[in-house]
Amino acid sequence: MATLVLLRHGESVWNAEGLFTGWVDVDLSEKGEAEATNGGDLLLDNDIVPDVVHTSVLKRAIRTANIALDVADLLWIPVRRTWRLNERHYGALQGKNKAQTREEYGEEQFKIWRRSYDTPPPPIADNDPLSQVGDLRYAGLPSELIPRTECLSDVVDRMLPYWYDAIVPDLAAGKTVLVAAHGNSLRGLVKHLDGISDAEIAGLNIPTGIPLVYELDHDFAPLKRGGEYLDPEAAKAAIEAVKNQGTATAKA
Ligand SMILES: O=C(O)[C@@H](CO)OP(=O)(O)O
Repeated sequence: MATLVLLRHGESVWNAEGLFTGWVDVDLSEKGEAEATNGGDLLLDNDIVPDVVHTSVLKRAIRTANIALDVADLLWIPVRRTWRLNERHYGALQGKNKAQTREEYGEEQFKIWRRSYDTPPPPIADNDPLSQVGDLRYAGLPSELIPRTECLSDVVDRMLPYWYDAIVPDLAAGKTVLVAAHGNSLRGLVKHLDGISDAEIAGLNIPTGIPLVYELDHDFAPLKRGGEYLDPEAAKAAIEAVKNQGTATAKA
C-alpha cells in the first residue's frame, strides 16, 4: 500500500480577481498563503509525513508546497519539479476575466472552455505577452511541446508520462508522495486514478489548499474511490465556490 497526497495550490492573486490563469506564473494571495499554512497543519494533525514532493514549475504550487512543508518541518525532503504538472494552458483566455468571458460568449461556450474534456480555448499567439514561448523555464523543451492552448485531455496526455515515470516509482518504493499542483492538472490525475469518464469529469472540481489523500493498492489504484479530503466540510464549500467561478453566484 502507498499513500498519495494531492494538494492544489492556495488561492492565487488571479483566482481572487476572477481571471483565467493557466501557465501565467501568478503568486499566491494572502488568503492563499493562509490556505497553504492550513494545508500543512492538516498534514501535521493527521500524522501524514511526505517523503518526497513533486510540484509544477509555477510559483503558486511551489510556494504552497514550501509553506505547507515548512509548517510540518519537512522543508528538507527531496523535491522534483516538472512542467508536466503545470496548470492547463488556457490559451487566448489567459488573463481574461471569467465573468466577462461568460457574459461575452454565453454560458454554454464558457462551460465548454472551462470544463469540457476535449475542446480547448482558442490558442494564444506566440507574440502575446502572456504566451510562455520565450519563457526561460521552458528553454530546454522543443517549441512544439510548449502548449498554445490545452483541453483537459491534452493535460492528461502530457501529465501521465510523469505519473508513470517519476511518481509511481516513488510510490512503488513505499514513499508517501505529496503532489502540489493545480486545479486542472489534479483533475486529470484524479480522472485517471478514479477511472472517471470524459463526460463525468466536467462535474469534478478541486478546492485550493486542502490535502486530498489516496491510499493506493499494489497496482496503484485507489482503495477508496475519490480519496479523502483531510477537511471534508471545508472541501465541500470550496468545491462549490470553484464550480461557481464566473457566475452570478460567485462571490468575486
Ligand atoms: O484559471 C485557471 O487556470 C483555472 C484554475 O484557477 O481556472 P478554472 O478553475 O476556471 O479552470
